[in-house]
Amino acid sequence: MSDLLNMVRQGCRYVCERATSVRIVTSVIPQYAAALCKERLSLPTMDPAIHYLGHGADTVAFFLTLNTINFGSGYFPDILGDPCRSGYRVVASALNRHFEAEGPFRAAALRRLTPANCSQIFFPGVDNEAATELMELFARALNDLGTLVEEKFGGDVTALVAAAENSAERLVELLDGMPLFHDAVAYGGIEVPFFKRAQLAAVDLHIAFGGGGPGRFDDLDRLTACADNLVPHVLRLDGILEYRPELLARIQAGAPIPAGSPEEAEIRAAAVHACELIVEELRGQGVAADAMRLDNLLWHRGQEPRYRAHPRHRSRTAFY
Ligand SMILES: Nc1nc2c(c(CN[C@H]3C=C[C@H](O)[C@@H]3O)cn2[C@@H]2O[C@H](COP(=O)(O)O)[C@@H](O)[C@H]2O)c(=O)[nH]1
Repeated sequence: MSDLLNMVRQGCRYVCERATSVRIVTSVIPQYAAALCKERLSLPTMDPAIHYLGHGADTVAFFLTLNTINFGSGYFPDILGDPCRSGYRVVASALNRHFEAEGPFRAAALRRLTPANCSQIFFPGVDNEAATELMELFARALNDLGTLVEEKFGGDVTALVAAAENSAERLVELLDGMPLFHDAVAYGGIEVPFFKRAQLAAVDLHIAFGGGGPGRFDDLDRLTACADNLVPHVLRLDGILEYRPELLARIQAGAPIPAGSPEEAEIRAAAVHACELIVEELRGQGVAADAMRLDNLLWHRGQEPRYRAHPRHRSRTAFY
C-alpha cells in the first residue's frame, strides 16, 4: 500500500518548518475557518458549459485528458495577455469543444499529437515563445498518456481508472508513472511531492460522476489541497499566508518565480499545509470538511475579480 498522500502532507509540513519566504498566520485560522460557508464546503462545483459531462467512458477520457494538460499558469499571461482570463477555462473549453465535435482522442491518437496539433486546438493564432514552449509540454504530456493507456491498459482509459480500485491514492500512483505527472520538488535535502494534477484527476472524476461509477473513490478525504498558484494567492489575500516583502515585490512586478526554487516550494507547501490546519480547525468546530473540498471552494473563490485583480506567482512548470 503506497503512502503517497501522507508523503505530501509530511513534506509540506517539513518545508513550512524551515521556510524563510512564506509564513502561515496560524492565529487567524480559527475565525477564518468559522467564516467559511459550510454548504460550499460540501458541494464541489463544476461548470457544465466547459466540461464534457454525461458521456460515460468518454467523460472519463475527458477528465484524464484534461488533467494531463491542466497546467500552464506560468505561461498564460504571455499567451492570453489578459491576467483576468482563466487559463484553465480556456484549455477546458477548447478540449470540450474538441470532444463535442470529434469525440475523445483514442490512445493511438494521443501518442501522435504534435505541438502544432495542440496549438491549433488550444491556442490557435498564438505564435510566441511561451505558446511554443507550453505546446511542446502539452504534446509530451498527451503522448505519455497515450503510451500508458495503450501499453498498460489496452487502449481503454476506463481500465486505467478501474485499476485504481476506488482508491484516489492508487490513481495518483498510476498517473505518477508518467514523468510530467511526477510533481515533486527537492527542498532541504529531501524530495517534497505535491502530485497536484494527479490528485485533481480523482477529484474531477468524483465531481463529474457524482461520486459513483468511475468517480467513486473511498479515500477522497485523504487527498491534500492541490498546490497550484491560485489557492496560495487566495490564502495570502485572505491573510492566512504572508510572503516576505522581497518575494511579494517580485510577484507583484510579474517577475517569474523559478520552478523548483525554494520560494516556489514554500508557496506551494504553505498552501497545502495551511489547508490541512484549516480542515483540522473545521473538524474541531464540528464541520465535516476535507482538503479536497476546501481546495475546490478556495479555487472557485479565486476566480472572483477581487482576487484576479492582483498578480499571483508565475512559475513555468508542467505541474500546475
Ligand atoms: N488547486 C486547484 N488548482 C486548479 C483547479 C483547477 C480546476 N479544477 C476545478 C474546476 C472545476 C472543478 O471544480 C474542478 O475541480 C485548475 N487549477 C489550476 O489553476 C490554474 C489556472 O488558474 P486560472 O488561470 O485562474 O484558470 C492552473 O494552475 C490549474 O492547474 C482546482 O480545482 N484546484
